[in-house]
Amino acid sequence: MDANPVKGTRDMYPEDMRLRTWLFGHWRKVAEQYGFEEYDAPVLESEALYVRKSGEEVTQQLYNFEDKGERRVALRPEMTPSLARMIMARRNGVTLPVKWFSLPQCWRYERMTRGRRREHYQWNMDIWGVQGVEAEAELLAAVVSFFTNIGITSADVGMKVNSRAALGEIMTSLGVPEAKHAATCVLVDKLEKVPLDALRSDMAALGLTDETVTKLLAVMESKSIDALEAAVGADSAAVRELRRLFELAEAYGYADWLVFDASVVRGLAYYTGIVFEGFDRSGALRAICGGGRYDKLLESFGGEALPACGFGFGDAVIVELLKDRNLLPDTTRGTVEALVSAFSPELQGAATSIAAALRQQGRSVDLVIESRKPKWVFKHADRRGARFVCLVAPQEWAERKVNVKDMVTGDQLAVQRDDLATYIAERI
Ligand SMILES: Nc1ccc(Br)nc1
Repeated sequence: MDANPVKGTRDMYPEDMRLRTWLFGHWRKVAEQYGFEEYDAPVLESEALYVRKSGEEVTQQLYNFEDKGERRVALRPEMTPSLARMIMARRNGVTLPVKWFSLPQCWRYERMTRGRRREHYQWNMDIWGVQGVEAEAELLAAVVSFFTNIGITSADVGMKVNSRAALGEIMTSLGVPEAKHAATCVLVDKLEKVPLDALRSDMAALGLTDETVTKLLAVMESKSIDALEAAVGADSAAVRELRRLFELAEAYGYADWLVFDASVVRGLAYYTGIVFEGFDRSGALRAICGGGRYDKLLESFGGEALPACGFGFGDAVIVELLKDRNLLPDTTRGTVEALVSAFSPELQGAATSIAAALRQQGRSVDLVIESRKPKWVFKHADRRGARFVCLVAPQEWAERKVNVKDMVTGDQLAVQRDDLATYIAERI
């Protein structure tokens, strides 16, 4: 039997789970601070949710198969389509605006050429039913709050912001039909990563001439919103939205985190407006998080139009960033509060009653189940990070006392059994 997990997947041992619980805890804390409600959906979805034919990596790397009922299904590569499906399913039953969050595990079947993972956890925050960029401003505020809470500053990380709507205005002026705008953005996003000639067939399929692509790329080099406005024209709705977003950022107090970057398009076909991504200013890492507006996704599922925007925040790059900044929490030990052990087998019952009493008072207790010598017990307390070691020994137990050692202060004394819970509660 191969003891390793399936290729591209990870086992989470206790020390790994402590880091994941820490990260999820910060994500949840911000989501709740911003009044978002948690939702979830099955990891297994109909493959049809992801068939978008826009050349996106996420749809070309589906972890898909046919189940025993001959259904075409897939492990979700992202959460947004599941959310859209849930909104559509309850269309008139949800109160707008919807502000929901989730911490799903998402999957891709990437050829292991680059030894990359095939699953990750991705914090999702979405707002449905708000047309204005106030929604994007609130989402960006949540991302900044998260970074700030874990010790990351705007000197470490920025949020690149752009508008696909501006690109759309330019594509229209260049004669690119609207039906091809999404796929063109996906292609342009790939241009950042692969050489132009590798995408020529995609460009030809979209009817994009070299000249069109060259013009698009030139506009994407605009160094300011004013420069973008010069390219798209003074009455651009997209430019107005960008300016409004930066005004709101000033009001929130996180404008120093934002960087206008006309080259950001993101790789998902369904974005229609503002797009953004978190980046590390040292340039060492891939995008930390990303998101944007996707007003047409519900229509693409056959539902009525409903404005929406959101972001995804994966669990991989952020850990690399925290490592680089020496901001990872110490997760070598857990947080068990007390270790209880019997000095000899005949005192095991007494030790069990001590552990039960402490647990009833809400304490976390690791009860040493087989009788162990004190040397092992104290070493184990150190391994577990236990604050108090409670040893039930014959002499003291004869007076209904328990030997307690505080592993932080070093205090060691015999405490009446009935006072033990209070003794610990006063010091924990
Ligand atoms: N979409 C997606 C899924 C899984 C991983 Br790992 N990365 C991206």
